[in-house]
Amino acid sequence: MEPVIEVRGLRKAYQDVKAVDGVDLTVQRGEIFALLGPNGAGKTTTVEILEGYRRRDEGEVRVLGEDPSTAGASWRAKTGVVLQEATDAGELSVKEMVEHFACYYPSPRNPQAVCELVGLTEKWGTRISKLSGGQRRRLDVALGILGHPELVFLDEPTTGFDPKARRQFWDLVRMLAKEGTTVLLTTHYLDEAEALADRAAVIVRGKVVAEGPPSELGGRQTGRAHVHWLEDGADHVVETDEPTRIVLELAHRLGGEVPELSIKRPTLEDIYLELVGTDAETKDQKTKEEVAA
Ligand SMILES: Nc1ncnc2c1ncn2[C@@H]1O[C@H](COP(=O)(O)OP(=O)(O)OP(=O)(O)O)[C@@H](O)[C@H]1O
Repeated sequence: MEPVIEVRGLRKAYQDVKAVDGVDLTVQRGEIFALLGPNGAGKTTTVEILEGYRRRDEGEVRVLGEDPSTAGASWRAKTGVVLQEATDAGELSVKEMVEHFACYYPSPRNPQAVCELVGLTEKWGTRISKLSGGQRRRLDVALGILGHPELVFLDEPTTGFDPKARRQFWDLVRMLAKEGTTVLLTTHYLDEAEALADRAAVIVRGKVVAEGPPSELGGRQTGRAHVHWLEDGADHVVETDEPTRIVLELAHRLGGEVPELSIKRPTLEDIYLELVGTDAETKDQKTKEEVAA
């Protein structure tokens, strides 16, 4: 089966800033794929090229079997987009906005059902200008999935969501994926990537530096484990490739239960920070200032 997204050698520069510098990506149907990376890494530029909103300089791009830069209205109707910026405030109510947008699609979801999915039922008659930031973001998500898209682009979708709304949103994304919708998600929340993504790619300065299931990213699964325990009233920690052997030895030596035993592998955040390096943000800021100058 043809992948839903296939990208080879993608490049895009703004003046002398190489925003995307040779990206390869493949996303299969029904996958939730997360793009991770620091501010200015090139995620939004990549996603906008895939959405057909931005022209590339070089590279092969196929999305739902077509080149987004030339694809027409029927292709667009198969994609759903939730952009970073919230929907413009207006005098329209949620109902009016969602019903209005539904008219653009050949087979839209039921507007009221979509509002229920994103937790906006109580705001059905409320003017958009009166919604909170998080509620407005939910409206963005509602509009993004309204057209029953085969592929949804979610660019930092849960920014401004309270913890409960995030969990509800995660359930919604899982439901979409279960229905066969492919999801390309950019997020700065590593727990979100870990909870949702089948696979993730980390982009740093326009290049993919790691790719794989979040549990395996950057060699996480095979990363050295920290075994911690309490012995003779003191904390002990060893870093090891063989935690099972250490635990067996400890159990034998201590004659049974090992007090306060824990085994920790590197978290996704540990791996991510290692991959992006501590100077990524500083360098990015410099790049932006240079462009402005
Ligand atoms: N329209 C533009 N004109 C000039 N430079 C741009 C433009 N859009 C983005 N850039 C630059 O391209 C680089 C990549 O930006 P991009 O928005 O793709 O990053 P990002 O990974 O999405 O960042 P964030 O996490 O902050 O959203 C940055 O250095 C940015 O300053």
